[in-house]
Amino acid sequence: MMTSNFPLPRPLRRSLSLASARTMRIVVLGQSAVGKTEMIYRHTAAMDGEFVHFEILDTAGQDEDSLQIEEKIKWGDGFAVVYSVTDRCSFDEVMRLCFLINHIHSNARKGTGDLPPVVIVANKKDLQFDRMVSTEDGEKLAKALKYPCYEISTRDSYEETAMVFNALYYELMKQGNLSPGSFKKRSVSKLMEKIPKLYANSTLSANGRSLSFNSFRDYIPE
Ligand SMILES: Nc1nc2c(ncn2[C@@H]2O[C@H](COP(=O)(O)OP(=O)(O)OP(=O)(O)O)[C@@H](O)[C@H]2O)c(=O)[nH]1
Repeated sequence: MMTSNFPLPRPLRRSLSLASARTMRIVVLGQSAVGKTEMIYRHTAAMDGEFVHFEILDTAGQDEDSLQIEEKIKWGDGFAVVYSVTDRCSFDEVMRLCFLINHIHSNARKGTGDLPPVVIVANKKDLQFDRMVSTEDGEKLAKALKYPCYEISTRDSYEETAMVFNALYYELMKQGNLSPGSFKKRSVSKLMEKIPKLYANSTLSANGRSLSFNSFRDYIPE
């Protein structure tokens, strides 16, 4: 089901400890130019009364070889498969990427255990006049694959992007074997050290644009 009003995390309780925060690794996949880079940063949110660090890793469209993509897929706990509503080819690629994720993880887990959570992200919904993939087509595909789908604009809304990550966390929790208390605690991956951490009120000037994070003031630590 296409959904756009997933509940935002509750305001941060000051007593929460960042040191004991859990980490969820998310890999963003999709064809070139669908907007993956716009989703990349480190994000910390208060989820169900506990801090969760999200480490978010991009894949580089067509420029990456299959071994690199496989390594990244193995690394991830959850996956955002992105297409652009203005690009039919990127939509056609979604199914292949979902199968690839499941194939790699079922091999790694030798057929045991749950497959990792995946959400489908229909990006660039602000470009209504250039639209080539309807909301209904997105919903049909998501239903067939049994994954949640979010139609967003990374350009217009940081909150919508954050919802995607939060949804993946809840999907992981739903699998049952990872209660909030037992979630893996990890140090920050080497892979992530190059990725900047964005703080409340900070701005990002990539692509010559500035994004304001004021609305997340209460969720991101000093
Ligand atoms: N209008 C609009 N443009 C967007 C949106 N998201 C990304 N873009 C633009 O789309 C172009 C491609 O975005 P990227 O983030 O570089 O795409 P990518 O998927 O990382 O591409 P590769 O690095 O080639 O894999 C850029 O010019 C972005 O500014 C959006 O939600 N709306």
